[in-house]
Amino acid sequence: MLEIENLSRGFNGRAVLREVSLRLSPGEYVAIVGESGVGKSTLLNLVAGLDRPDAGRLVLDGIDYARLDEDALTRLRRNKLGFVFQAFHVLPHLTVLQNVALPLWLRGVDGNEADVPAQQLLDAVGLGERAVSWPRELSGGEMQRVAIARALVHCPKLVLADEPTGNLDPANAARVLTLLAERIRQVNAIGILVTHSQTAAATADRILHLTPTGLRA
Ligand SMILES: Nc1ncnc2c1ncn2[C@@H]1O[C@H](COP(=O)(O)OP(=O)(O)OP(=O)(O)O)[C@@H](O)[C@H]1O
Repeated sequence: MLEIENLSRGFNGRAVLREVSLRLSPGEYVAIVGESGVGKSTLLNLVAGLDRPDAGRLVLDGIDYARLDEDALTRLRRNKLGFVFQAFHVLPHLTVLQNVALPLWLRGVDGNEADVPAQQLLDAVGLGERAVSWPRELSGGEMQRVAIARALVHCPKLVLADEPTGNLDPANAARVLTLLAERIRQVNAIGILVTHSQTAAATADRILHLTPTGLRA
C-alpha cells in the first residue's frame, strides 16, 4: 500500500503542491495528467524519494520514507522502486545488457544469473539483439527503451514513469506502455504514470487530474 498524505512542496516561497493525497493498493496503476507546470514531475520526484516534501507523509508498506535518512532511502529505492524518467541515466561504460542487469547486481544477484531476466526484458522492449552494444551506439528512443527495461527488471513493487514514451514512435510507444502495464499487473505492483499523452494515460486503470487544488478523478 502506498499512502500519499497531505503532501506539500514549494520552491522559492511559491507553493507547487498543496496537501496532495492519494492511496494506492498493490495492483493499481494510475495515470496522472495535468497542465504543464502544475507539479506532476514534482509529485513523482517526491514519491520516488528523489526530493523531500515540505510537509506530509509518504508511506510505503507501513514505512514513512519521507523521513528516512539517505542510506535507508537508497536501500528502499533499490529494493522496491523502479523509475522511468525523462532524464534516463544509462551508464556509458556498461553494455546494454549490463545496464539492464544493474538493478539485480545491486540487490546481490550474481552476474550470470542476472543476465537471463535482463535479456528477457531487452527482448520485450525489442532490443534483444542489441545486448552487447554500447549506449553510445543507440538512438535516443533505443536508450529510452533500455532505461525502461532496467526500471522493470527487478520486479519493483512501486513503478514510477514520467513521460516514458516521449522519444518513441507510436509502435514502440505502444510496446513499452503494454509492457509497463503487464509488468505492474504480473507482480501486483503499484504504478504511477505521468504523461501528457491521452493514448498513454488510457493504458492505466484510472486517470487522475492534478490541479492546483489537488488530485481528482
Ligand atoms: N528544483 C526546482 N526549483 C525551482 N522550481 C522548481 C523546481 N522543480 C520544479 N519547479 C517548479 O515547480 C513547478 C512545477 O514543475 P513540474 O516540473 O513538477 O511540472 P509538471 O506538471 O511536471 O510540468 P510539465 O508537464 O511541463 O513537465 C514549475 O513551475 C517549476 O518551475
